[in-house]
Amino acid sequence: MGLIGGSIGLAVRERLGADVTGWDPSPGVLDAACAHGALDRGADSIAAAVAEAEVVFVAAPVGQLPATLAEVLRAAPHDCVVTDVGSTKRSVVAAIDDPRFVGGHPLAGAETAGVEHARGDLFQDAVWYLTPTEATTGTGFERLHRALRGLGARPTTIDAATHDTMLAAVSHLPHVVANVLVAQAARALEEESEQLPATGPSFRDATRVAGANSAIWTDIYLANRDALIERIDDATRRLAEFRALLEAADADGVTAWNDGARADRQRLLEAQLAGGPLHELRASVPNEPGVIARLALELGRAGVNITDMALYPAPNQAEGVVALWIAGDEPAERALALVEQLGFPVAEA
Ligand SMILES: NC(=O)c1ccc[n+]([C@@H]2O[C@H](COP(=O)([O-])OP(=O)(O)OC[C@H]3O[C@@H](n4cnc5c(N)ncnc54)[C@H](O)[C@@H]3O)[C@@H](O)[C@H]2O)c1
Ligand SMILES: O=C(O)C(=O)C[C@]1(C(=O)O)C=C[C@@H](O)C=C1
Repeated sequence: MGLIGGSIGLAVRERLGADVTGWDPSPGVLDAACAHGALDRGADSIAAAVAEAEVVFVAAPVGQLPATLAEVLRAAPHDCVVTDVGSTKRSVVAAIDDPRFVGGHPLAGAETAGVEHARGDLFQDAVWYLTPTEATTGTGFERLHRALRGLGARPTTIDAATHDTMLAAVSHLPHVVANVLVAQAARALEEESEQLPATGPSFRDATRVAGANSAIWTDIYLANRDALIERIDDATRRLAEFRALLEAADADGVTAWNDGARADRQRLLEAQLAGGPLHELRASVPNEPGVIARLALELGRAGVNITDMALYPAPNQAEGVVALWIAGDEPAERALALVEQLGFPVAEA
């Protein structure tokens, strides 16, 4: 029930009208969470907290997730869906093989810690990664997807390894670089001969997350150390390339390097804004474990995001229809082809 657990508590109470029970091992946190409006009540054990739950969010530091999730799954009802919010996904997904579990990670947060900083609108318009596996049930996945949409988030399916590789580049390395930047500037405080640096807006923007909450970041760095080391090596190479341009006083090279960065940033921004008209696709699928996860992962791998989804089981329970809403003409066409390739009859509604 820290920053993220507290923000989920606030959001599900405010937006979904949910009744929320929480648990946290740190003294005083549950009282603070109730006072902040993030909980209806605290429980004195994990088992008591999850006994009647429909959805459980585990928002502990990454290193604590496998053991905490295992304890949750021992006590959670058989038809409950259990997820986590950890910033890295491989270690958790490898450790938990339960049909009720779907790994998750909201791409939203802050450099602060604790329920006192929690906000009910934290997840509005935020990508929320989900990492279902072959073991995940379709009904659990759909319930979680619906709840996250209700929080204003954009659930996006991805496999755990791709997630960790990408997050090393867009979250973990930026935190490392922010730490390096403040360390370099603060050196002046120790060397009396140097003038104290005045920091402008660019420095503040680039270092907002420097020294963010060690209670979670040590675990994040270590859980993703192989991918992060690769990103650090790549960043070091890029710095060396730029250093060489400077040493050679190569003005054209420096301009091209800087223009390249602007073009890269523009492409990244445009990719985030990709949208378009909504298409509803209806696929007939057998009612088997892993089918919905397979569909969602296949589309996720192809870069097609499922804006919304619904399951309609047939009366015989042996099969059903899954409705997928996809934004944009081209992504919807690709989705149709991919679902067909998986062998499921599909048509646009
Ligand atoms: N802060 C962010 O920007 C951000 C964003 C997305 C995901 N996350 C992930 O969310 C999780 C929580 O991060 P946070 O920012 O809320 O940190 P936080 O420090 O604000 O809260 C963590 C909470 O977990 C509790 N805790 C510690 N060990 C526990 C255990 N074994 N079982 C249950 N609870 C335990 C702590 O008492 C604390 O209240 C982490 O896995 C982190 O990687 C963080
Ligand atoms: O906004 C911030 O302060 C964050 O650090 C949030 C941020 C990020 O790097 O974007 C940090 C870790 C999480 O796993 C997800 C989001």
